[in-house]
Amino acid sequence: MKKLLVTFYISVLALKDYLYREWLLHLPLHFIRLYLIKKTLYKVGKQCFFAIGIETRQGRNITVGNNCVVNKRVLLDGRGGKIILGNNVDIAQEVNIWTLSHDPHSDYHETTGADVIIQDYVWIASRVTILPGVHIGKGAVVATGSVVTSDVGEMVIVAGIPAKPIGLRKSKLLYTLDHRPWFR
Ligand SMILES: CC(=O)SCCNC(=O)CCNC(=O)[C@H](O)C(C)(C)COP(=O)(O)OP(=O)(O)OC[C@H]1O[C@@H](n2cnc3c(N)ncnc32)[C@H](O)[C@@H]1OP(=O)(O)O
Ligand SMILES: O=C(O)C1=N[C@H](C(=O)O)CCC1
Repeated sequence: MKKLLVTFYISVLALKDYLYREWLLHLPLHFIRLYLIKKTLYKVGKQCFFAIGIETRQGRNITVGNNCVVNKRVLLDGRGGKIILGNNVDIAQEVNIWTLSHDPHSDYHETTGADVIIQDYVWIASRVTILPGVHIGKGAVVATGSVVTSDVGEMVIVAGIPAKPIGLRKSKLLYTLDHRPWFR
């Protein structure tokens, strides 16, 4: 009987998670998504935008600063450590940010985890993957399709797999992101 109750409880939690991720975070009204995301994450700053279909894991490890844009189908995985986004961070579509991994050499497929820190004015272009433990410095840019395996310095533009510097960003970073469309 006890086993049955535990199974039932786990199923209810899984259903709740599914409804949240696959239905509620796909609602076209941003204010509803923002309300739910604010309840899930540790902290969300002012004037942020979360597009349709983002996925968060262990949201209490995730902090988002002011004026951030998190685009469609972005995954923020807080299971292995903290994810900290500064202010004016722009994350394009289908970016995956991981704090959890496995030790490939472990006999028991053990997990490893580390924080990911992304500082102010970083722009992460579409379909980038960021691995656990990476710190990305203020104003840096990660080009589309890159896999970021190590730290990125301030104002450095990186690209490729693994991401390597391809240049320096010349912008004076005078902008404030305020991108909050209704249906996106
Ligand atoms: C408004 C929006 O929706 S934004 C989100 C959607 N758009 C995107 O995701 C596209 C974003 N754009 C990128 O990612 C671009 O790669 C940028 C803007 C980062 C390129 O930055 P730039 O400094 O202009 O780089 P530039 O084009 O001069 O290329 C420099 C070198 O890096 C290489 N490079 C540029 N981008 C990439 C990339 N994504 N992957 C691998 N190599 C790259 C170039 O081939 C070039 O190599 P070469 O010197 O051997 O010829
Ligand atoms: O219209 C869009 O799409 C935008 N995408 C940016 C991005 O993905 O970096 C943010 C601002 C507008």
